Amino acid sequence: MLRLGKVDYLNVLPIYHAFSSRSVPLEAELVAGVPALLNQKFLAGELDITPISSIAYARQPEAGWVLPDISISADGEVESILLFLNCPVEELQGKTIAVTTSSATSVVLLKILMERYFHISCSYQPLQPNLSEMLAQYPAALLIGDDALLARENCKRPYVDLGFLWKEMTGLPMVYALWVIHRDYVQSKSHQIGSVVEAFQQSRRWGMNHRSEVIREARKICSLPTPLLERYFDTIRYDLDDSYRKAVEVFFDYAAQVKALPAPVKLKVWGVDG
Ligand SMILES: C=C(O[C@@H]1C=C(C(=O)O)C=C[C@H]1O)C(=O)O
Repeated sequence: MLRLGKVDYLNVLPIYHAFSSRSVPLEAELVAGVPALLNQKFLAGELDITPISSIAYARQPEAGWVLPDISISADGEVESILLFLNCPVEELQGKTIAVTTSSATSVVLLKILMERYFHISCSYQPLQPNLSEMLAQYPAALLIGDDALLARENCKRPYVDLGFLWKEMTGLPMVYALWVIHRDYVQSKSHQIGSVVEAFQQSRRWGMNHRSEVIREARKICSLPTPLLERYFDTIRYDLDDSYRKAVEVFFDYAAQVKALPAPVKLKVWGVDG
């Protein structure tokens, strides 16, 4: 059976709720985890199709193919990729920033923004995503996903939104995660990929058309207020059209410039690039 990864955050609920409620049929064993775990499991060959951090794809593009027409993105503010601050950003020069161990893309995005937008050079210390512990030891802390949404709601600390800054700097949307198909799955089950692509298109449509059901499900998972969830699900984009594809390739170019990638990378999208 298809081993399908699922990010353990609200951001993919509008896609996966159709599968878990059986509104869109898909024979799969679901494996949920934070992005860093899915990245690792995919590269170890333990997942056939899964969302992974876009930078994790760029680090090993030979591991597989990108699923067409789907990503985890935002065009400007993203609301769940936040740098919480004990001091103004300008005072971070030469300091160490705590970064969540759950992320890969956003850690690189932070480095790009620090070097290219703020012209500040910092060190980065990976830590478990616990805001008060992070800020007790370091002047700033990066959180993503539900950790960031909950921390913003509960801790009331100053923060900057990395999606907003990326848009200020480049004018582009930011693609945080891509769904990828493992090369072993392509070799053995390529005839099944078409139906998985179709299932994801259906589930995405289902999520758009059943927004209140998705919000009800989100309320069961977390304590966030309904208006915040409504806004969040409007903010997160799942596109991977030509403009998003160009945007993620620009992100890879910057990543190479700050030495977070050995060289720039182009996407290899299933059904589009051969
Ligand atoms: C917008 C988000 O997208 C994501 C951010 C990721 C990363 O930083 O590596 C990976 C997967 C997505 O969950 C988020 O988690 O807040």
